[in-house]
Amino acid sequence: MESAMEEDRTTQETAAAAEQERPSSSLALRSLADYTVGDIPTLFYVPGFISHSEQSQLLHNIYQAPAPKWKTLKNRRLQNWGGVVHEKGLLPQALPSWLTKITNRICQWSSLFPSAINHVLINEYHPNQGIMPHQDGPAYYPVVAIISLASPVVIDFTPHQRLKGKEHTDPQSVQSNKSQGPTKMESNGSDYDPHELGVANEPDPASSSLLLMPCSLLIFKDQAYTDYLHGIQDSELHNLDKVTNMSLCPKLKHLNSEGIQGSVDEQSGTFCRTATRASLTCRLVLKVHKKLFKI
Ligand SMILES: O=C(O)CCC(=O)C(=O)O
Ligand SMILES: [Fe+2]
Repeated sequence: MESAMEEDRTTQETAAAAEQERPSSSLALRSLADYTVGDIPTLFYVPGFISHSEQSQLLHNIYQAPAPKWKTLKNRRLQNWGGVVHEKGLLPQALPSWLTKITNRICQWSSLFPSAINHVLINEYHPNQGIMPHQDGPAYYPVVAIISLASPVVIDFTPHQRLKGKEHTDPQSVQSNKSQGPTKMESNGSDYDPHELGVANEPDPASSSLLLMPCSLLIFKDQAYTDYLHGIQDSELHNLDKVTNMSLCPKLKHLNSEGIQGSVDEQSGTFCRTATRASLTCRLVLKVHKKLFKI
């Protein structure tokens, strides 16, 4: 771990620090390709995609939502915006302007979405909560944009070649007409068994983790979307050993002076989460239903 922290003290760090501070409008000057991280070519990390005041506004709006807007799951709670996602498409509901302000910027800047993002899932995680390794469902266009708010967290990408051909769906947002309950994967929850998914005891050369700092944007698409599971461990301690974007997270060393809660233990190479994190998972459902039911 020490060496990872050493590596972090590079000129890249200075550039990253400037990056963190620059107004997000200057993102227009750089393209998505400048933000690839790690060995997975379709994984992008953009620090400081939104400003601190935009983060505050988002958090304000999230916590202004009426209590019934929250759906509580075993390991997190969530708000669903944009309508109900079914396996066969979206029963749409317009996104509020406080969300389209961000989703339109993601679309315009990345040029990765063929039409406007129409669905946002807001997840909230306490420090001991996470999301089990999963693949997002087939209803979505295979580009995911995630804005992180309030607390750093480590997200893990694990290859799942052997899952190909097996059924797996986004556990929290795809509802089937047959079952409104949790999917098989979700019911595993934190008891997720890698043996069952066929990824245990395999050399894992391409598995990769990213530290997601508040105000950052993560984008994953194509191969990173289809060939990897992504998940966040439901533990207060997150291991930084496999994190491939440490040099893009200079604030990690000055968390408290940056107003970010949590602490790094350089000896053990861990980040200790102490604050609640929220995230916006922004996606596009291409098939949109105009009517709820045919009579
Ligand atoms: O909170 C995150 O960063 C991940 C959320 C996620 O994977 C999802 O909503 O499908
Ligand atoms: Fe996901």
